[in-house]
Amino acid sequence: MSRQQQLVPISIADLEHNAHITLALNALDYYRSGANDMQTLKDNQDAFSRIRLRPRILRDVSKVDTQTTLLGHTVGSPICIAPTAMQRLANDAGEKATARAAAKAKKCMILSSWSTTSAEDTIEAGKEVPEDLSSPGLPLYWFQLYVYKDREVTEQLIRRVEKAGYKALVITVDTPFLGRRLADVRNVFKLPAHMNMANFEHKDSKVTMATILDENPAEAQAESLLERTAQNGPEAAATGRTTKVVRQESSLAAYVVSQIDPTLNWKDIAWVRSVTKLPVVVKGVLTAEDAALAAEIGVEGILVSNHGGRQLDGVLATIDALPEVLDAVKGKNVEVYVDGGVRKGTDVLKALALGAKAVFLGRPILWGLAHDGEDGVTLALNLIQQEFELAMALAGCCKISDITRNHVQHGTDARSRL
Ligand SMILES: Cc1cc2nc3c(=O)[nH]c(=O)nc-3n(C[C@H](O)[C@H](O)[C@H](O)COP(=O)(O)O)c2cc1C
Ligand SMILES: CC(C)CC(=O)C(=O)O
Repeated sequence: MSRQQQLVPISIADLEHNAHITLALNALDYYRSGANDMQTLKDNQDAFSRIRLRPRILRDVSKVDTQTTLLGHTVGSPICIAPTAMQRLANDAGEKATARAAAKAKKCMILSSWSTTSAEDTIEAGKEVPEDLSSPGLPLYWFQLYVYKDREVTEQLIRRVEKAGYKALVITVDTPFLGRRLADVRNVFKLPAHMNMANFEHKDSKVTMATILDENPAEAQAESLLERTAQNGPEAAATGRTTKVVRQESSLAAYVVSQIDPTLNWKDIAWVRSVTKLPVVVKGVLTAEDAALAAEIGVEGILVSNHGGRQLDGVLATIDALPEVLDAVKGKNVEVYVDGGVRKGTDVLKALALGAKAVFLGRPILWGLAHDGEDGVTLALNLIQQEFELAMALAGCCKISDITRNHVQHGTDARSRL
């Protein structure tokens, strides 16, 4: 059996392939896993393939413009960056690298509450990138909020991100408990000792990270596939670690139990709205019923998400849930976005054709980071951006408002118009 080769990446799939070879198993498994049987994780991507495109022809597509607005801010494209925790596991520059790549591409980035770089340092890194005046639009930073049991901790975090310049709060509502990701349990997931949840690093912070910090770094960091292959031959590399299943629950799940408030309900969303002037987006809506409640409470945005298949396994693929959410808020002043399984330019086109205002990418950004830090994230963003521009042109669309529901249908039956 030959050792797996890294590819010169020309697609998100290539970046993922490379990350599978280079990342340490502890990080790779944390990033790639879904919950339980990972049905929903798979379906997020499969569902895009079930949707077919209906291109229009002869429309002068010599110039394609992807500019759009998100909650009143102009950005270069509807392709955005979803919040993913602990980015320094992929590359030491972590969230700073992502913020700089977002700035260069004039894209929207959502920073995770559980970043390994503080909210202030992350946005500063983005602001250091010289402004590109050649086209309109600016980078945009939003902050993803986990509501802590301790509301004082939550409110302090809100004050900090308001001051730092984040333009919206994205409240994650699908994680009262952490989904069961088997690989993290097997690997006894730990955050290496030189990293931390940087938004809570102050010594007087009431947030304890004891469950996830690695007290024995030499042991817990399983090697990358490359290292495992070199040491043990391809068979050992394929099987990975086989020893030490010592816990039934991952350290991350234990952390969530200790800190995150499982009593979270609609009143808390109203509470967050009452303590900030920032617009609020709820992340994790999958049904028309909840979309209607969110609109009633007055949130500014809904992110249709199943957390990348990492929470409740067996839920609908997000692109399948999107139409009912859109229908439920029709005529209301709410922007609707989607994440989950977006890997190609045609996926972006399909999501926008169904009515999403923007799409967010989770894992592709991590694969880019793992490949080459800031340049790797830039590459990931550019690859999908170029694919999207080509898909728009081939479908006869010059600008975002040209993309309509008539550009998609379900499956191959011409009567299955969406
Ligand atoms: C490694 C990883 C960490 C994540 N961390 C967070 C997080 O801290 N907060 C959050 O709201 N969502 C988090 N998510 C979910 C993403 O925001 C997003 O919903 C999902 O990754 C989109 O699916 P995709 O990875 O297929 O693009 C995480 C996802 C991954 C893969
Ligand atoms: C540590 C986790 C709660 C962050 C997260 O949302 C995830 O891993 O999916």
